This record gives sequence, C-alpha cells and structure tokens, in this order.
Amino acid sequence: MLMMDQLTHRGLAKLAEKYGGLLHLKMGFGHTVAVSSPDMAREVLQVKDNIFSNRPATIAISYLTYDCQDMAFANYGPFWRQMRKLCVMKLFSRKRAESWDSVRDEVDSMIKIVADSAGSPVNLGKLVFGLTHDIIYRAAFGSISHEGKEEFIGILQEYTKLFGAFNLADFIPWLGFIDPAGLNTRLPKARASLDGFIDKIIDEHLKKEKKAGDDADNDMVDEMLAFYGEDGKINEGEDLQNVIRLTRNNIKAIIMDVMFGGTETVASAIEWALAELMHTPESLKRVQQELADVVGLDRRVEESDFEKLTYFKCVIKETLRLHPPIPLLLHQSSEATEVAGYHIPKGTRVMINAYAVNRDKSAWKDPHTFNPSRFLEAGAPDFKGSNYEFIPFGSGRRSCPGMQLGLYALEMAVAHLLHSFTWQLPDGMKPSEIDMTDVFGLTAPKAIRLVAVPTSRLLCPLY
Ligand code: HEM
Repeated sequence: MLMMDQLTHRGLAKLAEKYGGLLHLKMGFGHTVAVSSPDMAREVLQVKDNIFSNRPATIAISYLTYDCQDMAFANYGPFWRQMRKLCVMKLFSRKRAESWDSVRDEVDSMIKIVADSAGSPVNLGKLVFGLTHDIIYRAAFGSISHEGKEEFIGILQEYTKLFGAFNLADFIPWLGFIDPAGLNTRLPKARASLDGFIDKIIDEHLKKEKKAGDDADNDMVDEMLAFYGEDGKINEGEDLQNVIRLTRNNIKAIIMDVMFGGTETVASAIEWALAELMHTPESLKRVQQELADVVGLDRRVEESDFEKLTYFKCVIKETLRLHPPIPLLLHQSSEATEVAGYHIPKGTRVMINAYAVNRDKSAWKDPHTFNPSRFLEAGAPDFKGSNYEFIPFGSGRRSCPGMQLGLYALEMAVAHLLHSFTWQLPDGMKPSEIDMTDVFGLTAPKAIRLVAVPTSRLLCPLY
C-alpha cells in the first residue's frame, strides 16, 4: 500500500526493469498484476484474451456508470457484446456522417481561431482540448450552438477526478468510512448533475419530430433512442433492433464512455505530436516539407492527401508509440489461470502498461527517442492490434472501438495545424527547453501546456 504513488505507467515501467515483464502486487485484499513486456502483453491480450476481457470496476466507477450499464466498464459477456455491436455498427461507424462532419467543421473553426491569433502566442494544449470537446459534444448531442457545453465539461471534470481518486474501500472494504476525498458525498452529487443534464437532452430529443430522410443528421442520442425502452433488455441475436432495449441509464453511461474515450485521448495525442515536432526541429522541417511537396502551399490539406503523406503518418505513429493516450489498460481475470508459468487467481486486476510495452528496449532501437523514420523501415509494426510491441489502441476483444474516428480527428487536426502555419516557440525559448513531462490519470497528457506562435504559411486564404 505504501507503493501506491509508484503505480503509474512510469513507476511500473521502472519496477519492470528490476522485476521483469510480469509482476504481482498485493494491495489490501486484491491481487494486481502489471504487464510490461510485448511477450507478456501477447499472453494476456491474445493467448488468454477470453480470460482477461473483464474490466475491474472501483466503487466510484460502478456508481458513476449506473452499475456498469455502459460498454467500457461492463464485464465481458452477452450484455457487453451487444453494447459493443451497437457502438461499432451505429455510433462510431463511418456511415454515420454527423461525427465525421463534426470533425471537419470543428477543425475549420480551430484554424480560424489560430489564423486570427497569427503573430501572438497560442496555448495549443488548451486549444486542442477545446477542439475535441466540441467534436464529441456535437457528435453526441448534435447541438451546433454548444449551448450547455461549459456545464457539461464541468461535470466531466468532476467525473475524471472521481474516477482517479484513491479510495481505501476499494482495497479494504470495511474501511469505507475513512473518506478523506469526500467521495461518499461527491459521488451522488456528480451523478445527479449528469442525470439532470442528459435527461433534459433526452427529453428534447424525444420531443423532436423526425422527418423521413433525416437519418444522415442523427446524433448519437438519436441513434440510441431508436433502441429506447423503459424496461431495458439485452438478448443475444443478430438483429439489434429486436434484441436491444436501452434504458435512460444505458444511454447516459454510453455517452460518458464516448466522452471519456474520445476527448482527452485525441487531444493529448494532438498536443504530444506538436510538442515532439517542436522538440525535434529536423522532424518538423521534414513533415512540413512533405506537406508543401505533396499538397502545395496554394491550398489547404484534405483527407484525400493523407495516403500520400508517408512521413506524416510516421509522425502520428511515433507519437502514439511514445505517448499512448491511455498508458495503462485495465483488465481483470474471469477465472484462475496461468501466464508464463505463474498462477493468476480469479478476479486479479491486470494493468497492461502500453507505455512500457511501446518503449520495450528489446523491441525498439533507442526506445525513448522520437524518431518517426523508424516506421519507414520495411516490416515496421502497426497499431492495428497484432504487433504486441505497439499497442496504443490495445488489442483483442477490448481494443478501442473508436480507433477510426479517433485517428481521423488526430490526423485532421495535426495535418491542418502543420500545413496552414509555421510555428515558433515564444520568447526565444529553445526546443530543448520545452517541458516534456506528463501527468498520470486515465490519460497521460502534457504536464505543462504547449504554447507556440503561429504565422500563416499558405498562399491562399485560410477561411
Ligand atoms: C487517439 C485516439 C484513441 C486512442 C489512442 C484510444 C485508445 C483506447 C484504448 C487503449 C482502449 C482500451 C483497450 C483495452 O482495454 O485493451 C480504448 C477503449 C475504448 N475506446 Fe478508445 N482510443 C481513442 C479514441 C477513441 C474514440 C474517438 C472513442 C469514441 C468516440 C473511443 C472509445 C472507446 C471505448 C468506448 C472503449 C472501451 C471499449 C471496451 O471496453 O470494449 N476511443 N481506447
């Protein structure tokens, strides 16, 4: 218990250097195992994927997800399977134009903001966190006016704090009365705020009359309301319309999954990509030269250019390797099993350290150096889930269902910021002086926001 402050992605990576890729920690009454090497990650995420596909839920997570009525925290089983199908086929599907449109529109708005600030320092970190909140808020609720967004972000921030707060009762249940963080009062208050906020949105959507052919404008709440039923039911079967009935709690919990899955992850990756490029000016020069050669300076970059932007794609991969937005993947064993000859009891909490795996020194040359060119080599690993030395989106059953949407937003934002502007550090700061530390939470964003001065680079108007 006295090692709690070492149980971050960095602390566990350090412990793994001493004790190896699989280490056991006994905390209170629970067993925890940390996985830090590609071989061990393969054992857990591929060989024993069926056993390690549950999620550990703390008291706060269970309470805030209405007893795991969502997808991200539901245990593996028929309920999770149908919820995941709903997410993949309906909510995150490329066919649902609203989400992808919201990425394009919000990136456009961001470029306008930056263009208007040309010549002055821009807090890029703050800007891109605002961008991803706007994208996901609009994809979920369809409200272009952003009305109520600030209130909702306040609720999200309290949820993030509550998810991450240390609670002794998670380890020693009968010590729940020792509550220094005030969780026993903060949890009901936070959930009541969310109830008030989303119930209102659901009611508005229920009242809204839909005209035939409106489907292309459906937001995520519309999509889920097509499966709405007061009593709720989830059965096995192929035809989702017949087997799924979602309650309000399901809808609220899934909205929170999307908010947590899709905002900080993408924002921290955008900020890290820009920070790493500014930290290594030769890479920044090379990627901007590629954009100038492939796209030209007389127009803005478009999605159709991406496949020709080979080095740019390597920059995105190298960023996700060094800074996997979710550094620790949390799984739990559903039965007793063995990994590499070691006994793992049923119910063991398993932390797969994507940060340590992506920097494993037997898999990567100079693992801590930002070197996008490593991905130009033939046979370089990809992040689709079958190379266990590179797992920014996880792998197997619980891997990220929002990968396509997340990558789209990440690539659009970084490509536009790099192609449209030249970036300089403020007040004569040197690249080596950029603070490259991170903070540990559900994600691992930059500890100190990146600030840089833009100047327009294009010969055409930006908007
Ligand atoms: C760069 C962007 C993103 C990265 C790097 C990322 C990464 C991940 C990772 C590592 C996991 C956990 C895998 C595991 O436990 O083994 C995950 C799960 C998840 N992600 Fe993403 N994600 C991104 C974007 C998104 C977006 C845009 C959404 C939705 C709009 C999303 C929704 C989810 C959900 C719902 C889960 C839980 C899946 C489950 O438990 O079955 N993610 N993501």
